[in-house]
Amino acid sequence: MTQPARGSVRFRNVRKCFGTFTAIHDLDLDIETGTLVTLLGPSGCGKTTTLRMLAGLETPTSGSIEIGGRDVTRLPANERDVAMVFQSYALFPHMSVLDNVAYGLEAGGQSKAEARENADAGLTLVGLAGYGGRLPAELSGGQQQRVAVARALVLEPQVLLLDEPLSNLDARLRRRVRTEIRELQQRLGFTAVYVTHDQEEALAVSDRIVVMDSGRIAQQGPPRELYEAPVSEFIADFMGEANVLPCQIVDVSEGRATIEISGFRHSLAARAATPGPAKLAVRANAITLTPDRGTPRTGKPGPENRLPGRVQSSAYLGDHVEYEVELESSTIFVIDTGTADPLPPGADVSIGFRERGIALIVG
Ligand SMILES: Nc1ncnc2c1ncn2[C@@H]1O[C@H](COP(=O)(O)OP(=O)(O)OP(=O)(O)O)[C@@H](O)[C@H]1O
Repeated sequence: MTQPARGSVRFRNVRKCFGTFTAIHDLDLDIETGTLVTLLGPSGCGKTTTLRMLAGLETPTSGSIEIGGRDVTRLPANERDVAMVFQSYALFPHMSVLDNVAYGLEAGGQSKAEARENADAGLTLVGLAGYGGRLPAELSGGQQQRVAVARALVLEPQVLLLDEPLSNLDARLRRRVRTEIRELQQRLGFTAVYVTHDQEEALAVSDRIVVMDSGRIAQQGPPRELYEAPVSEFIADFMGEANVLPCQIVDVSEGRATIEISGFRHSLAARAATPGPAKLAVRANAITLTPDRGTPRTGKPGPENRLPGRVQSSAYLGDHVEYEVELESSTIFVIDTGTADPLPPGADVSIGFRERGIALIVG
């Protein structure tokens, strides 16, 4: 049998109770070496508890955790060979940036000179060469978080743990720092476990996303799979605002399904569908709206694949328009990026679906 690689992570049957409350239910999770895996989910779903158990800051009630093939379940945090980046940066304010990064190295037994040399290399790695002499307060939020990343990386941990590392940064900086973290992770090839409640951030940085719901894994897979093939309404909604419409699967052949909603038919790629009632998850940006300028609805059949609707509200947001559109059986949310003139409330429209961004929920 081959030895598990350095940096691999394995949760087996891990349960965590706080008193009588079970925060994590029998978690099984494998993380491959060199990948960035995101734990994603709404507040209270158990992401931080999972990360803290991996870090050694919480002890599982039962089950086991392995890092690089070694059982670490009962090991204290400082013997686990992991390093953590917190949302608060947690830098020592009275110490220089260089000393902050060197601190863990010295504590780990390196001489002052050696620790400073390695810390200097760490700062260069995160693009902060020359900033070592400053105090943390003399850096921007984004730079401080890069110092925190450097401080963790110089320890050369088997696994880097990141707990909502961007939540103290403003939106623009968040985008930049997340790209930097991902580039660094891919360039150096370390394993990273990243906690966030922001699905866009998860989609942007991850090799795999693990979506959690009430202490359980709701779905895991590559970003695109979760976005394009959600197994439940919860995932469809969580991975990007989706409209969930009841539909009828009327035909299945060669990996495609034909569905019917209020008499309108549409064909889409579908893996494990069988005829019968189902739900269709439709991304807000996968819907096309066409103004229906007084064309009589009766007598002639409407254009293929289109559903009649009426605009309930519209909001112009610069690069796109958001609509609420009333259909026969429900109200849907639509994002239209191509409209020059927003359609006013009350306008009759017909609705179509794009090929991408719609998925059958068969789970
Ligand atoms: N020390 C504790 N004592 C009691 N309950 C706890 C403790 N820590 C966490 N919990 C509970 O366990 C559940 C999971 O918490 P956890 O912090 O892991 O969620 P989370 O997904 O990280 O949420 P958030 O995004 O809000 O940080 C929550 O219901 C929380 O209230």
